[in-house]
Amino acid sequence: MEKTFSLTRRDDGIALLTMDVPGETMNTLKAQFAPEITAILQEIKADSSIKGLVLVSGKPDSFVAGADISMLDACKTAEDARLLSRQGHHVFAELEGLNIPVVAAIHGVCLGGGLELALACHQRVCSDSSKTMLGVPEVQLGLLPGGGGTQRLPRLVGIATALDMMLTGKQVRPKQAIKMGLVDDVVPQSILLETAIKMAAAGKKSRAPKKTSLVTKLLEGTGVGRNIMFDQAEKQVMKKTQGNYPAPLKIIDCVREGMAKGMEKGLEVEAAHFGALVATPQSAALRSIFFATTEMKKETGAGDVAPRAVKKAMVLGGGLMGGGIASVTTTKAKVPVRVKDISEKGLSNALGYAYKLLDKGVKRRHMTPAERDKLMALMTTTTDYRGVKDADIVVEAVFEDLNLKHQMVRDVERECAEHTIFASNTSSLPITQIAAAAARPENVIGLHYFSPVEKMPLVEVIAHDKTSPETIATTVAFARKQGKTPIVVKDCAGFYVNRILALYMNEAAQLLLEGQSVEHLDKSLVKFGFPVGPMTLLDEVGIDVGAKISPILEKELGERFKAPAAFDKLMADERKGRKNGKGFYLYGKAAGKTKKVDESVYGVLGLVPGTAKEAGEIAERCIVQMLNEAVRCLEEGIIASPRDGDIGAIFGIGFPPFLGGPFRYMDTMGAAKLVGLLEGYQRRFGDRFTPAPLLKSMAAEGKSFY
Ligand SMILES: C[C@@H](O)CC(=O)SCCNC(=O)CCNC(=O)[C@H](O)C(C)(C)COP(=O)(O)OP(=O)(O)OC[C@H]1O[C@@H](n2cnc3c(N)ncnc32)[C@H](O)[C@@H]1OP(=O)(O)O
Repeated sequence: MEKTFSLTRRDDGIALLTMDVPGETMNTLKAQFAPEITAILQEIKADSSIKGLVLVSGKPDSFVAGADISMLDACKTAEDARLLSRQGHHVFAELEGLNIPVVAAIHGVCLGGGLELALACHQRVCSDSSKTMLGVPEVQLGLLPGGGGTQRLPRLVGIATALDMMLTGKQVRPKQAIKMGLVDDVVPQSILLETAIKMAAAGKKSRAPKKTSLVTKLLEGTGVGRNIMFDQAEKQVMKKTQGNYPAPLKIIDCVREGMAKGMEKGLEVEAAHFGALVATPQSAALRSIFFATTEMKKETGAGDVAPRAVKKAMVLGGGLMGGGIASVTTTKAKVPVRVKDISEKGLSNALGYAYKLLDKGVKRRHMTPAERDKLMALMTTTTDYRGVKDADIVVEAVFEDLNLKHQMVRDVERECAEHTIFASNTSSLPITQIAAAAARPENVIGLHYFSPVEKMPLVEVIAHDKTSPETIATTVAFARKQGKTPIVVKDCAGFYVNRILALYMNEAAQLLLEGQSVEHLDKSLVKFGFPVGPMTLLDEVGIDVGAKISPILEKELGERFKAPAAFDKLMADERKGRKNGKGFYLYGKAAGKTKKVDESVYGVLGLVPGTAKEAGEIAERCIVQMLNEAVRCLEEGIIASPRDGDIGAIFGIGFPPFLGGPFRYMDTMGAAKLVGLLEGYQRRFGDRFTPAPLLKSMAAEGKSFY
């Protein structure tokens, strides 16, 4: 088997240990490396000519991306995974126990077990490259740092900083890393190796104690103080996760035990918790999301058709969506973008949106003011079509008005190049209808973003029958450069995400009209695992947007999409939600500092909240609607696979990731059980709960989606 590690001796006595996993894009830690690395460490121990050791990666722009997640997926039992963790502990202890200085030279991603490997070295130096990121993202996989991270990290950077990193899984940049004491130096990549060699040659540095405030000393330096911290951390975790994710609490327990009973005990607890977490359904679901999104990164959306380069873009409409689309085009894709709006106000909104985003980066010291201004210069504005002849793609983000979109299509075909793609950010109009005005329909496609654009990772790419494969591939590649996860969906009203969301929201509306309070509805779905409840979501998206989309969906897809008539009263009362400060909740001064329901909404709807139903029933009624419609979308080919349906729901509307998405959740529940629930509700509430035919046949045949 090809070697992963190679040891190079230098005349000055400093040896280089290079890690380069053969045939892989990135280094990952695998159990099969243990004998090889153990043998090398023995060789180093036995060679008195070696005075110091520098650990480097053989990959061009990454250090180590963590333990091999496929290896974790292959663990059959919790004990298998616990033993993997203990194996890592022993190897890292061997490295840390070398009596010569060991320095990690880090360039590129250094994550999970990769950072734990670096923590077992005596010192760390990293490059100042934007490609260099350090973190312990295990919690995002439903796991915890199982290579000693829960013990070494708090002892290096302090308990509070370590918990923040481990509980969020966030990655830190070099400047942050040196500030928190995670690395000992940050240098340009060109002198990274020589710096590491000098550090190794200079001998082991006893780490100067981290300068901390009196409060930190009291909290972290005493048992009482630490327990206050841990208890507070647990409360925050429960508030955020509603108890749906076991990993964060286990992380806190590892640190608590290790700090109270010593590192060895802490490592034992870490391995036991790590093993148990690998075996949880939550981690299996989260790992499946990693595999799915990694697989999707390689897909063009149009087979082997190569995308065209997008060297210049244009956005029509400088509103909330247009501003966000233009912002991610400059800040993420780094593509020049020209924003057109009918008013200077719209243009200044787009510019302000981008500037605000970029300035956050300056304030967080992620970029310099000069870098901000350079990116801002990529965005230009116009109230006409000057300067767009060379636009490769035009994204329209104007009102949901078909005639207006037809006008945009004609304008773009007149003013831009023959190859220019017309991408519509419509959230509901069939692309076929928009393309009807096109002389070049092959260039027309849907590119549906979710609000807020800079935060929501999903985009739906909607091809109509005449959309060319090159247009699809180019649009998918453009969205990916914007940092998006695109799913290609078939053209129909509401596409996929808004279609499954609509029935979920309608059921919540029905429950409201049955007398469930706004806050009880929202709390019930947050408890289920959504980031926000349906009423809050409607306020955020806009009650007027929902009112606009519903009749389109009802007309195109059928009676089950009919929104409750009482909701027309909300529009009559000009309740649009957050956007005009009048919705289900209070906004501005009326709200004060807490989130309060606008009780007047009950009067508008002519109802008085009654006896609260069980949160579980509320969630179930809304969820089964979403699940059933997701199956219909699969059956009609709106989504290409259960995988796309899962990723679309998780990244588009925050479907609980720990459930793996609608299709994985249905597999866990079983099609037969879901059919039973739907038929029960159908008997109680009518045909809107009629099970999808595919679901019924799967139930009858005992089939699953994966
Ligand atoms: C011991 C414990 O502490 C347990 C752990 O360490 S758990 C693992 C912790 N690490 C992570 O969660 C990182 C997961 N990886 C990523 O987030 C991303 O891959 C990246 C940010 C490292 C790089 O992203 P990107 O530049 O977009 O590249 P890809 O995602 O396409 O990845 C390139 C290839 O590397 C493979 N890969 C990356 N990380 C892992 C991993 N931890 N395990 C297995 N494979 C990994 C990825 O699958 C790609 O492989 P391909 O063959 O090129 O498709």
